[in-house]
Amino acid sequence: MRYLQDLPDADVPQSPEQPRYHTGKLPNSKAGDGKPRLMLMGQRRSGKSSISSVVFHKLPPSETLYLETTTRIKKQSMHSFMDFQVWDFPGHLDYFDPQFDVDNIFSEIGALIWVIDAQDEYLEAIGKLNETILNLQNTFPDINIEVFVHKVDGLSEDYKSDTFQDIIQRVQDELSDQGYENAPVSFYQTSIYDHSIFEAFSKVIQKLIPQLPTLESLLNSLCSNCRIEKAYLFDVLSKIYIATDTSPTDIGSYEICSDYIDVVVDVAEIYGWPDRPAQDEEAEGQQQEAGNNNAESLITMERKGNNYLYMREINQYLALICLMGDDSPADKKALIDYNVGVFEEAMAQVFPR
Ligand SMILES: Nc1nc2c(ncn2[C@@H]2O[C@H](COP(=O)(O)OP(=O)(O)OP(=O)(O)O)[C@@H](O)[C@H]2O)c(=O)[nH]1
Repeated sequence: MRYLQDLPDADVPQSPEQPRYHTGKLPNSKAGDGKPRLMLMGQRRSGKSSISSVVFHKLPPSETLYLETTTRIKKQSMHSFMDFQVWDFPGHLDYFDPQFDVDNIFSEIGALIWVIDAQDEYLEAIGKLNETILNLQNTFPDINIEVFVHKVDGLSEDYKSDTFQDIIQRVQDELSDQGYENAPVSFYQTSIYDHSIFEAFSKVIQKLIPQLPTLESLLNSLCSNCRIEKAYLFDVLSKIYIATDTSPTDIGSYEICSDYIDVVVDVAEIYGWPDRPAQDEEAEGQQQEAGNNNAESLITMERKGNNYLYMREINQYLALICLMGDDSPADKKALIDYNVGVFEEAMAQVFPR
């Protein structure tokens, strides 16, 4: 049983199988600070600091050109629906040097993200990656290894997929030559110049959420009850989606939803009410709508191409966005509102805090 936020009453999905989610050690183990870590590793100039600045600090991608080389491990805490840390490692570091406390670095790990620059010579990077995987294999066999084949924006479609396949093949071949079959390694094509980096991070983070199967089945039933084509549960600040229904995902629908969040956040910044007073602080008799001081809800429905788009904030961190086809006219909104309300209640049970 794994809990992310010290939630004593968190519902753990009933499953006869052991969960697939693994973090090396319990994210909330008392040995550390309880926050799962995402470790960004890879060669120098592969793009690690750019990735963390663009995804977590909203730095415009073109400004990453001016980022300086990282000289020591940069640790940043992210406070969102799930608190986690991002550790940005300098490219030149030898993690297995005896002067490093390897146990301390890797014990609380959530995922090891290895960034490979696809526009550069990558053989050395693959060698280093495999060395790291083999080193960790004995002590921390359950670590999720996520390989970002990065900077694919500069490559032609054909070259991009050839490079991607080549990297996968080489990593797997080298590992099996060393006797390590079926290593837990996942590969993603990423670039900070499009949405692919957010999609990849979404998939990495989802593996750290023990309640994911519950969330997916809630979203599935919401979709089938309201004839929704695709539903995403987004972390609004980072624009990472923490769950979606189990129908196939395509980057296009992710892009629409992500752009839509930008619009909503921009509008909320202008017209929102950031410091709503608690209800009891309100002057007696003042007939002002105060909300619940917890989350502001926003409901919109709009035509985008052939689709309706529906968004509602579920709590201060999460928003639900649904994409619907033409056969979901706006007059069905009451039905959707009702079902989303039920979904919200279920969410409150899954994440009581
Ligand atoms: N074309 C392209 N360039 C990128 C991308 N991501 C990062 N870069 C560029 O790659 C260069 C190096 O990026 P950094 O983030 O400093 O690399 P790093 O891995 O942190 O480097 P060290 O700190 O030396 O370990 C910068 O000039 C970035 O603008 C990408 O997706 N596409």
